[in-house]
Amino acid sequence: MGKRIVIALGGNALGNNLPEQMIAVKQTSKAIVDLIEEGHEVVISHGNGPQVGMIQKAMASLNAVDPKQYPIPLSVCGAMSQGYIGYDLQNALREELLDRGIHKPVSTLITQVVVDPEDPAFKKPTKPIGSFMTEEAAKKLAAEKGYTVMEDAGRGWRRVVASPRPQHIVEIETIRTLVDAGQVVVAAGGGGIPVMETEGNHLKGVPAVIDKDFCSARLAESVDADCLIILTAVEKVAINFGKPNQEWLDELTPERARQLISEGHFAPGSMLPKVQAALQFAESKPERYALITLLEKAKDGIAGKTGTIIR
Ligand SMILES: Nc1ncnc2c1ncn2[C@@H]1O[C@H](COP(=O)(O)OP(=O)(O)O)[C@@H](O)[C@H]1O
Ligand SMILES: NC(=O)OP(=O)(O)O
Repeated sequence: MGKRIVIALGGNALGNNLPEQMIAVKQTSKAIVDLIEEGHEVVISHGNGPQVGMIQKAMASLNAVDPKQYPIPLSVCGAMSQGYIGYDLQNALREELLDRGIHKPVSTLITQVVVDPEDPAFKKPTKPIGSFMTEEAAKKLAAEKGYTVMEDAGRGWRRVVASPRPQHIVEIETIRTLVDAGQVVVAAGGGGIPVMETEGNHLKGVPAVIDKDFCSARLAESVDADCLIILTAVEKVAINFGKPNQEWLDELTPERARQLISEGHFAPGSMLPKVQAALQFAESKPERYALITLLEKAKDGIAGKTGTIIR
């Protein structure tokens, strides 16, 4: 029977730049349409770390050329990243659906997510954005621009920004209406545009980037999904990752996941938020489960043939 699935797309589903994204979304759409073809309802979310960093850099350089230009806030860069990624994704999905004779409307929803202005994350930036740099280049950038920079899970240095937890998806009723109507919707891209509630009804953009895995868990709970699939660059979650005694995991109970988290098996900023998000969703109702696997293995994963299941 068809399930309602929230699919969270990682960096490898989108590539790191414009030409890479155009190619990557074609493969991504095939994996997603495989699930639609099997009768599942899907809501798609995605990351935006490289893209929001690229957009912010471009906007800052505009400002450097013409100081009269009003500086573009990071929240607006987040909105631009949703539009730009959604544009490519919805077109690739539309084409793949039509090629297989499936008539289903596809849209991207600009999605805002309320965060707590008192979230401790504002005092300690942890979310890597933009491209990788050498340590030397990163420290130079930090000194010039006042940015915080950090080594990102053994892959190089990047700028880091605040990443508050998502509290509430503002456009959730629209997302539910679209999925209930059998439509395909790309929503909460880049973890959503972080906003805070102010006096009256005004929502104010916040300079931050929400983690897309945490937001996807919140989205999956809010649309009452059966399953959250986090698609990334590894087929399974491992313990002792990258060490000679590395062991791939097929299934994790919440208790075991918590134990492995406390033992430090999952790198912060890469696998840790995925396991935490999967755990949050799997624990939200007994029948719900989360799956972490490779993009190309989504169909096998949902059939129970691969990936790491958290339930
Ligand atoms: N314990 C672990 N098991 C599997 N992969 C891990 C683990 N710890 C860190 N990783 C790394 O985390 C990566 C996924 O994180 P990341 O690349 O940030 O995700 P995203 O797909 O959302 O862009 C994997 O490709 C792998 O290199
Ligand atoms: N917003 C976000 O989590 O992006 P990445 O998955 O690209 O880091």
